[in-house]
Formats: sequence, structure tokens, C-alpha cells
Amino acid sequence: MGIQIRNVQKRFGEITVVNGVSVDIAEGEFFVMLGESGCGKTTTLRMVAGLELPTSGSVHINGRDVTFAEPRHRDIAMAFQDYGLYPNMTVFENIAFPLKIRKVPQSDRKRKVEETAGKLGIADYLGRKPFQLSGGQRQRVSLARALVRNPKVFLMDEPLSNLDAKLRAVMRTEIKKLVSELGITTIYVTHDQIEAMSMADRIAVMRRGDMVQIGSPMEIYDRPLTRFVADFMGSPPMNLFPAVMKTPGQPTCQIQEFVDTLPITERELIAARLDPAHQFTLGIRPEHLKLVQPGSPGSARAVVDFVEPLGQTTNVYLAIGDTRLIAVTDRCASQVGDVVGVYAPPESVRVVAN
Ligand SMILES: Nc1ncnc2c1ncn2[C@@H]1O[C@H](COP(=O)(O)OP(=O)(O)OP(=O)(O)O)[C@@H](O)[C@H]1O
Repeated sequence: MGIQIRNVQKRFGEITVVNGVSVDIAEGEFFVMLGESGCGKTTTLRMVAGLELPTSGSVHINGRDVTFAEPRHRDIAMAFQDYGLYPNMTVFENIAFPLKIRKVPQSDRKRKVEETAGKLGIADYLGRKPFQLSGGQRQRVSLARALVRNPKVFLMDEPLSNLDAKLRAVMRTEIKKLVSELGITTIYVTHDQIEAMSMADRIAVMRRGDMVQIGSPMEIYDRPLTRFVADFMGSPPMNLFPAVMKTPGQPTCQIQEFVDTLPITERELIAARLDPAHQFTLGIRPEHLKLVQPGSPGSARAVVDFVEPLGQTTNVYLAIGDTRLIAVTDRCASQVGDVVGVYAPPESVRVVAN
């Protein structure tokens, strides 16, 4: 049950845009495909929807091979960035439309429309036309229309990207709550890492037609496997430093103080996985760096380059020689030009493939 995507590849002429992607999405799971523009997430979603046929590979939905099935035979609902509402129909008629074409009796239709509109907080607008609604209300109507017939699978492509930041935050919580309550298997496409982190049970980070890492939001945030993922997830991004293994188990890095404090398990990992002289990257999240007295044991001397107070936290931009890094701290007394110590707790230092 759920969705199985097996070795799905898509070529448009000479260009391969999806590169043999495989993933099992569990029943009721909220699965997010996250990546930059053009990485193939929409194309992958469209192949699950049946709007695009794979060049090779297969898609199973709830145990059935639907690789070449028409979209309407897949028992899926879809919501996109442009709401796709019928402008001449009222909100009621828009939401009722999928029930009408499935010949659901009129009395059931009314009940289901009112129930779904209630869940999405648009019960008061059923008599209006789409042009009489705000963007957020229109998106709610579009979601109601998708959900009204209790689909098993819900596919969403950047449904919130036309909304302002505050409304996006509200809507992402609402969507997540609603689809979890209804137990619908969901694939959600976005380029917004905050949306992905806050909504997903699992995220697939996509790059150039591949799913480069799949895991829970915190797994991906805490243990990015590659430099690309480390850089992509997190704002401000992870501090990344080139490192090299000159002697097995003894890495050297631009900021040697951080490497010297690496716990032994990380050293073993490095020693086991990488050849001497092999380049890799060390990563440290900005919130894990600590500002300490200059000269404190295990710390590196840094100059404060810029201080960016954000209210709850402060971004402190630092320079250690030519190396730039960012620390996120609570309130920060440091001023531009101050010399501080920067300490990276060993357990927070990550070894990342280039
Ligand atoms: N019908 C098509 N013919 C040729 N190339 C296409 C076609 N559809 C998509 N592409 C190309 O495939 C690549 C992946 O597109 P896709 O829409 O899947 O990316 P995406 O990750 O969803 O990006 P975005 O966030 O911008 O929508 C892009 O380079 C795009 O130009």
C-alpha cells in the first residue's frame, strides 16, 4: 500500500530530467520532494499523477501498477500553485464539482461540501465567486475541492507559493494537520526548506534528477551526507570547511582547532571511509558554534565581521583569517572588530562528502 516509485526515469528528447528515482512512500505518510528549480520534482510528481509517462520504471499506488493509467483512474487528488478554480462557479459549485462528475447524489454532495468547507474554514463563503475571495481563501477552496471526495493519495505542487509569508505559515500547519487527520498519503513538492522541514514525515532532497538524500527532516538537518544537502538545508546555512586526510585518522582542515576536538568515532569514520589525501568537508551548524573568551582551550581566534540582530537570535559573521563563518547566538554583546574565541563542540562537527 502507499506509493512505490521504481527506477523512474524521464527523458525529454536528449535530456534526462529524472534519473532513475526509487522510493517507497508509506500509507498515510507526508512525503516532501525538495529541491532547486529545475531539479525534476514536478516531473516526478506528474509521473505519479499520470500527467506525464515515464521513459522507464514503474509507479504503484495502493498495490496497483498505475504506470500507464489515466490520471482519473489513479484515485488521486491534486492541488497546484495556480488554484485552477472555475471563475463562473460559486465556491460551493467549485467544491462540489468532483462529486458531480462522479454522480454523487445531490443530498450527499451538499453534506460533503459543507463538511469539507467547515474543515478548511470557508463555510461562510460558499455563495461567493472566486474573484470575491482573497488568495488564501482561494487556495482553501482549491484544497477543499481536492479533498472533498476522500482521496487515498494527495499530490501537491507548491500550493502555497502565491501566498504571503504569514499566510503560508498558517496554511502549512493547516494542511499538515488536515491530511494527517484524514490519513491521506501525500506527496508535496516545494523549493522551500522551511515548508519541507515543518510538514514532512520524510524529505527527499532532489538534485539534477536524483533523490540525493531521503530521511526525516531532523535526520537530514543533523546528518547531511553531502556538501550540497548541508548547504541547502538550514538558514543561515551550515559552515563548511574543506578538509583533507594527510595521515589516516588525522584530518587537517582550515580550522584545525575544530578537527583536533573531533570525537574518536568521527575520526574512525573518516579513517575507514576516506583515503589519505582524499578531500572531504567538515560541517558545523551556526547554532552549534559558541563564542568564548579568545584563547579558551579548543577555540579558534576570530574577528567579528558583522552582527545581525534578529530579535530572538543574532547572526554573528566571523572571520578566521580568510575563512568566513556564521554563528547564531542569543543576544550578543560583541561588536564589529572584536576578537572572540569560536568553539565547536566536537559532537556537533559533521563529516560530509564533497
Ligand atoms: N515538456 C518538457 N520538455 C522539455 N523539457 C522539460 C519539459 N518539462 C520539463 N522540462 C525540463 O525538465 C527539467 C525539470 O523540470 P521540473 O519542472 O520537473 O523541475 P522542478 O524541480 O519542478 O522545477 P520548478 O521548481 O522550477 O518547477 C527542467 O530543466 C525543465 O526545463
